[in-house]
Amino acid sequence: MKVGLMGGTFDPIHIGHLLAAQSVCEQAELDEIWFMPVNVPPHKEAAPGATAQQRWEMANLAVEHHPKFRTTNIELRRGGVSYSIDTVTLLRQQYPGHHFYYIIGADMVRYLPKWYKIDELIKLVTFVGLERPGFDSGLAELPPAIRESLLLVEMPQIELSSTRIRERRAAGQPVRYMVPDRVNDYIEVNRLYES
Ligand SMILES: Nc1ncnc2c1ncn2[C@@H]1O[C@H](COP(=O)(O)OP(=O)(O)OP(=O)(O)O)[C@@H](O)[C@H]1O
Ligand SMILES: O=C(O)c1ccc[n+]([C@@H]2O[C@H](COP(=O)([O-])O)[C@@H](O)[C@H]2O)c1
Repeated sequence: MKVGLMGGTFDPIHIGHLLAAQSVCEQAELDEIWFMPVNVPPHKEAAPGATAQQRWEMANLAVEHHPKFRTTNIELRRGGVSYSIDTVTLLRQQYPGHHFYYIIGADMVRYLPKWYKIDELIKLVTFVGLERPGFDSGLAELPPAIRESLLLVEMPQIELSSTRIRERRAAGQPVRYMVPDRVNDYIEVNRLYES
């Protein structure tokens, strides 16, 4: 079984994440994509937003009708900082027959050398980088071992981030169509990201 891991803060999950996952699923011919909300992200400040439970519930609402999309709370359950090497090591023990693909956005590719124990990690997963046409994702500067283990996939560009969604909510602007309908309803009912 070929499984794509889509890790992220998902605060909230949005259509950029879903379209990225769909593009990878098709082009890399994966069987499933597992959306995996982080507990504490390793390399970025946690923004004041939804709780871990709310991020988890929104991720579940976003994938519920897709035949190949799943969620895993492996990082939320483990607690602490969510280093990918720890997660992937555990997943490989639990699912010895699976091959894991770790999906990262175009903006993340250049930072791969800074990931914790990256030399070990590239032996355990295939990284899939989303290409952004006309955007220098820093491929040329990557160490050869990382560059050679990276699969590149194209996707229709969606200029959207969770930060942008939180900002719009704080300014009283709608986020409908930037997130799946059920996630939009959840955000409104729980009054998330209001100033
Ligand atoms: N619009 C997008 N198109 C493609 N990939 C994306 C997009 N937004 C985020 N990603 C990728 O999805 C993964 C998870 O991202 P994350 O949850 O941090 O979302 P984000 O929108 O970048 O959040 P924030 O604005 O809070 O930093 C990362 O690999 C990121 O590069
Ligand atoms: O393990 C690491 O060193 C590492 C460094 C940066 C990011 N990651 C993972 O990459 C995913 C996307 O990260 P982020 O910061 O965009 O939410 C998330 O699942 C992180 O745990 C992992």
